[in-house]
Amino acid sequence: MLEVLKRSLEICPIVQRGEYSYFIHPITDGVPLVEPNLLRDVACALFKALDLKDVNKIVVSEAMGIHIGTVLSLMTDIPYTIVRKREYKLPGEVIIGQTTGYSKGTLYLNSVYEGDRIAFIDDVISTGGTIRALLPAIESTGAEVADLCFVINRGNPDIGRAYKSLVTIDVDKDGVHVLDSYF
Ligand SMILES: O=P(O)(O)OC[C@H]1O[C@H](OP(=O)(O)OP(=O)(O)O)[C@H](O)[C@@H]1O
Ligand code: HPA
Repeated sequence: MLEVLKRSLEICPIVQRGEYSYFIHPITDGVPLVEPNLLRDVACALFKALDLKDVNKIVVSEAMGIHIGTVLSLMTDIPYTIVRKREYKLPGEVIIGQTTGYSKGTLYLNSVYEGDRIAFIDDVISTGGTIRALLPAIESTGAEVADLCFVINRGNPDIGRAYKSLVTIDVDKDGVHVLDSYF
C-alpha cells in the first residue's frame, strides 16, 4: 500500500513560486494525469488510516480535496462538503482567512452543524496555515473534528493537535524525497 503514491512523488517536477519550491503532483494539482491506480492507492489508504466510527460528514477544502473526498464518500457512503473559495451568504456560513506558503485568500464553510462528527481530509499539509484556520472555524459550529488525515505532509507543521498523514516528504530544488509513510 502507498507504493504507487511514493513512486509518483519521487518523480514529480518542482517549480518556484517566489521562495517556495512547489511540487506538482496529480493528487495536489490534477496534473500530470491522475491515474486510476494512484487514486485507488490513496483512497484505500485514507479509508484504512481514518477512524470513521460515528463520523457523519467528511469535510474537504477546494480545490484539491475534492477528488479524494469524492472517492472516500463513495467508499463509505458518508456525505461530504467542500470548504469553498466562493461566498454563498447562506445562514451559518463561516468565513475563514487562509494563508499558505504561496497565497492568501478567503474560504467559506457551509453545511456543518452542531453535533456533527467530522473527518477532515486534504491533499497536502505544508505550512499548516489552512488547517490552523479551518479547525476553529469547523469547531465554532459546534461540530467535532473526530479525525483528520492529509495525503501528503511536507514540513510536518504543528497545528495544536494530532493528525495523520499518508506520506511525509521533504522538498528541495532537486525534487521530492519521501521520508516516511503511514503504511
Ligand atoms: O498547509 P498549507 O501551507 O496551508 O497548504 C495546504 C493547502 O494548500 C493547498 O490549497 P490551495 O489553497 O493552494 O488550493 P488548491 O487546492 O486549489 O491547490 C492544499 O490543497 C491545502 O489546502
Ligand atoms: O508544494 C505544493 N504542491 C502542491 N500543493 C501544495 N499545497 C501546498 N504546498 C504545495
